[in-house]
Order: sequence, then C-alpha cells, then structure tokens
Amino acid sequence: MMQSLIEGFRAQLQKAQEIGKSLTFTAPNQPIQNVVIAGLGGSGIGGNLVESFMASGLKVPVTVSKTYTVPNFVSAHTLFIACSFSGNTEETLQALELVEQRGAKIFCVTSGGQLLEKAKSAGYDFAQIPNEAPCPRAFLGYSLTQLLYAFKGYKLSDTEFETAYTETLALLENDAADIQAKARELADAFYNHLPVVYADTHFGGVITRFQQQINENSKQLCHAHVFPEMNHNELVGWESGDSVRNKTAVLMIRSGLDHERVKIRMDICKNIFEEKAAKVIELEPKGASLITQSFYLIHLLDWVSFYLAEKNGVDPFQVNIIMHLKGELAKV
Ligand SMILES: O=P(O)(O)OC[C@H]1O[C@](O)(CO)[C@@H](O)[C@@H]1O
Repeated sequence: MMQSLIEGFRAQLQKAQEIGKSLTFTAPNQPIQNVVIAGLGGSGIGGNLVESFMASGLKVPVTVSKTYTVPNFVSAHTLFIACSFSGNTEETLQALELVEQRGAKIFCVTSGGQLLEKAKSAGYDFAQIPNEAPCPRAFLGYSLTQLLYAFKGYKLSDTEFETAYTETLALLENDAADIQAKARELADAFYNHLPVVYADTHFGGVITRFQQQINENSKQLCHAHVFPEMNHNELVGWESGDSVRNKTAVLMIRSGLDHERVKIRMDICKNIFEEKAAKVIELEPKGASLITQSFYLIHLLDWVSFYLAEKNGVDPFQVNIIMHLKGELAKV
C-alpha cells in the first residue's frame, strides 16, 4: 500500500495542479497583512515547505503553527489556512475556532471530516483533495500544491512555481531508476544507525519531512537540523559520547543553491563529522530551482523511509502507537 502511494507521487503532483488551477479564491474583507498556516504532522509539513518555496517573492510574513492556539496578532487582516487531510485533527479544529472569533480570512485544505463540513457550511474558500487512503503523509503532494495556489490566488507571493512543477515531473520520470538505487543505498547506510540529517535552512522543511517519514514509516528515531544554526550549538554536541556517536549516520544535503558561507561551513563540518560519526554521506539534489530540488529530495527520501521499513521488518503504513495515544486522549 505505502509502496504504491510513494510511486504515485509524480501523478499526485500532476492531479494536484489540476485541482489548484480550478480553485476559487474570494476577495478578503480586509487587506491581508500576514498568513498563518495551521496543520499537524503530514498535514502540517506542507506549511514549512511552502514558507521556503514562496520566500523569494513573499509580500507578507508567514507563520506556521502546529498547536491548539494561534498567535496574538491574528486579526481580520490574517489569512488563516487550516490544513488537515482527515479534517478531524483536534489541534487544527480548535485553532480554527479561535481565528473565527478574530474575523480572519479562512482557507481550508482537506479531504473531508469536520473541516470540510465547516468550510461548506460557513462558506469558507476550500480545496478538497482526494481521499484515496487514510494516510495524510502520503498525500503531501496534494495538500502542499493547494497551499501554493492559495498564495498565488490571494496574491501574496510573486514566486512562480508552475515551471518548477514541469521540471519536477520530467525529473521524477527520467530519474526513477537512479532514485531507486540511491534510496536503497541510503536505507542500507541508515540501517541499525541513527540518521542525523543536515541541510541549509531553505531545506529545513524537507529534512523535517524526512525525519517524520523515518519516524512513521520506518518506526525509528531520526534527527534533523539546519545550517548555519547548528554551528552555534549542536556542533558542540559532537565533542563527546562515543557510544552514541558510533551509531550515527550523518547525511549532508549539499546543493549549489546553498548560501556561499554555508557551503564553506559544511566543508569544515564534514571533516569534523568524519572523525566523530560512524558514517558521513553527502547527497546533492537534482533540479534547477529550490522547488524542484525539494521535490526530488522529498521523493527520494520517502523511498529511503520505505526501504528502511522493509529492513526493519515493519509495516510502513500502521501508526499503532499514535492510535493508542488518541484512544487514551479520548477518555479524558
Ligand atoms: O490532520 P490530519 O490530516 O488528520 O493529520 C495530521 C497528523 O495526524 C496523524 O493522522 C496522526 O495523528 C498523522 O499521521 C498526521 O500526520
């Protein structure tokens, strides 16, 4: 099941564009001065990705929120985007109730549940994405594409993304075999190790997504952090603790788009990691733009999580421990 969902990523991006192009974005009552994107887990990571994707042409600040509350600045000048694939995540629904009281402009991205009902009954703008399986993380292509069209539709960013989609679709098709080979290699490297993933800040959402996929699909811990921030704290954490360090496999994402000073920082740190970690691997994403490189990495790293699940002998689909948590929460 998970295998076919990952295989379908390219087709998903294509269909997602069709949905995005057909959406209606109604004029807000007040000029939009800020955006809050709310969502959890696989339904929230799209917010982090879009924040990076749109950054170069953004006209207003964007906050990504992953909890029950919303920032105090939320007002009638806010565009609030509620993103929940199931439409039933309690944190997102509670945040939505709070912003309704502040008169914010609301756009919902969902496949159904209470969020879809609310969007329809309250007359909010919304994107309904297909509900082919109960697995938000496998439908990232659908949800995040609708966020991009929302930024375009509400005229909040000048960043052009459709060319990057065309480039991505060609890349994922032409490189399918190479992506498979690289993914298997990385899964072999991570097996029985703690993956520690580093990238420049513009790939922060991508590596958080990878961490989440390793957690949910492969059922193991993973750590991700960005340059240059990690140079100012986490780097010191490599100084001692051999027993832990000997279990680490460091993955460094190296892109020609990285900041010139970050490239130098990474060169220096690579030498440090090579002394301290069990393994150090570098990965260079393909594609010309940040968006294409990000999609390339997301797809490749999704496959890594799948092959690592196979090696760990676990079902990538089930998240029993989250179901247990939800069962306990429902009693309170
Ligand atoms: O809002 P959604 O689409 O239900 O999903 C949010 C997150 O919640 C979960 O469904 C589990 O609680 C995750 O798998 C998912 O990433």
